[in-house]
Amino acid sequence: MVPHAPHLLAQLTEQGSPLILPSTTARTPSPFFADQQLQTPPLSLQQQPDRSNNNNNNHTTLHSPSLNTRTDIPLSVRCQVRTRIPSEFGGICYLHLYTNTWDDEEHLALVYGDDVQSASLEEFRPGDTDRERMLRGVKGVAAPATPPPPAQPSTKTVHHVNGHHHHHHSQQNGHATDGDDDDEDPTPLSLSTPQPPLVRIHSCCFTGETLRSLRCDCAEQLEEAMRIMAKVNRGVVLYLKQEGRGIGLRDKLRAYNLIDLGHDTMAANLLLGHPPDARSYEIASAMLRDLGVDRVRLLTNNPDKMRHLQSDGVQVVERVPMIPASWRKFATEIAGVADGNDAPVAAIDHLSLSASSSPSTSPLPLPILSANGTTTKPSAVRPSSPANQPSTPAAPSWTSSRRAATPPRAHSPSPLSTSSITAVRLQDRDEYLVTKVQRMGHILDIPAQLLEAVHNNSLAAAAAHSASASSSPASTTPPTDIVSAIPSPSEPNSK
Ligand SMILES: Nc1nc2c(ncn2[C@@H]2O[C@H](COP(=O)(O)OP(=O)(O)OP(=O)(O)O)[C@@H](O)[C@H]2O)c(=O)[nH]1
Repeated sequence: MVPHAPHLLAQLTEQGSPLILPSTTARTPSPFFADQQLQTPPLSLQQQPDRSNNNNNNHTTLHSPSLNTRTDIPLSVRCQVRTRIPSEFGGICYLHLYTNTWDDEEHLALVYGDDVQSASLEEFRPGDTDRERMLRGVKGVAAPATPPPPAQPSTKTVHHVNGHHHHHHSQQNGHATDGDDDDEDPTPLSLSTPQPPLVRIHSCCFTGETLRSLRCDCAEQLEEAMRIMAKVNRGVVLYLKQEGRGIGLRDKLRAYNLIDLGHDTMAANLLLGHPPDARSYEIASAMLRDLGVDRVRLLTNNPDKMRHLQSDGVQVVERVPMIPASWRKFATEIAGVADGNDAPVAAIDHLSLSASSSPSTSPLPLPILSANGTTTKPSAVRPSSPANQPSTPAAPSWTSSRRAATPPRAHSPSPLSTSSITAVRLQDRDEYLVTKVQRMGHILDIPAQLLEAVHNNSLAAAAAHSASASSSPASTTPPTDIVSAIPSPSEPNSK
């Protein structure tokens, strides 16, 4: 049962949508540190943050098979290995693999640049040898075979503030903060560095990253983050094993089947008995602290992530937006097509202006929006020639199982003009992104063309539903107002 939305679920089930219980997966407790004893305790978050003011986040991790969190014990993270990964996205990153006391997942950090390093990786462990430290990926393993004496100067300290272990470097902005003038061993987190590093918190997505699914934009976001950080050779991508916004792969796939019946991603999660977003970020915050990063420039459109980090004591000094590649390209692609220039394939596919070259990425045909507001079946379009854009009204048969989107919410107007394009097809990924913006408070402008397509899609689906409802009262088609039964999340607090 979703703790924060029982009334919504009641509404949904009253309207004929069965509440589907989440699949449960028995997990064995984390074998955290079973193989070794700590010489010093790892960095910890010893208190659960109070998020009582966060309407969007009163989730429980109990629903999540991928987060077998054990909140009765303090959260500790430990970097077990670090290695160099040259990537085709550019540059070299250092992949850090973490274990923790809360779940049995191996969460990852991709670190660009030399100014960030893991305290728990570097610290000496019982029985540490040069070989062990080399295998672990400790930098410059000219380390003594025995742990250094306690008096040896350290560039980093861990101390406990308000129930949290905080990890600090000895200097900030070139000035020593602890009165220790010993600069013989300058900390790698160069405190002459003007800005906190870019950080991306990414949740894994098997379908997007491995299968290159077009239902979401996860892969492109990961790649984009890696490209940006490689370019400036600085930054951290945290790669968290919380598939499907924390509900696990199995239920994410079940959610997809609900989406194909006409629900949006948020309603699908609720119908499966999950919160809209079941993720948590305490482990991410602890990993950042272990890396010595307590101020970040966060690459995200998701205000939830900012709130979570802040409440865990990681200061988000700036939000850097992630514009979906397919949306970012709108202007140039439209211009390219209009001018008859070579437009990127993806552009042509996205805009359905090319000849029938683009296979449908949806199990069902999606509506094509014409400039005059009419819709038609995609197969009827002669995309290579905008002059041939069809104007026949939509037949209801293909819309009957598409969802009825909520009316578009006003967003800052796109600089693009709809006059430059005559038709836009709403694809699976667009619907996913629009849902994130309209239903889940993500901070992103929807291109005007897509907004119009969403609106028309909504109208067409509503018409189709009422037609099918009058002809077949026992229809299993989800009610068109099911999405509107779920209130919109609070307005994004744009920065
Ligand atoms: N439940 C559910 N999860 C999905 C669906 N599509 C993608 N996901 C998951 O959503 C997550 C996307 O997370 P992120 O990459 O952190 O992006 P985000 O939370 O949208 O926020 P940004 O930081 O703005 O990108 C991944 O774990 C995907 O597996 C879906 O339809 N349903």
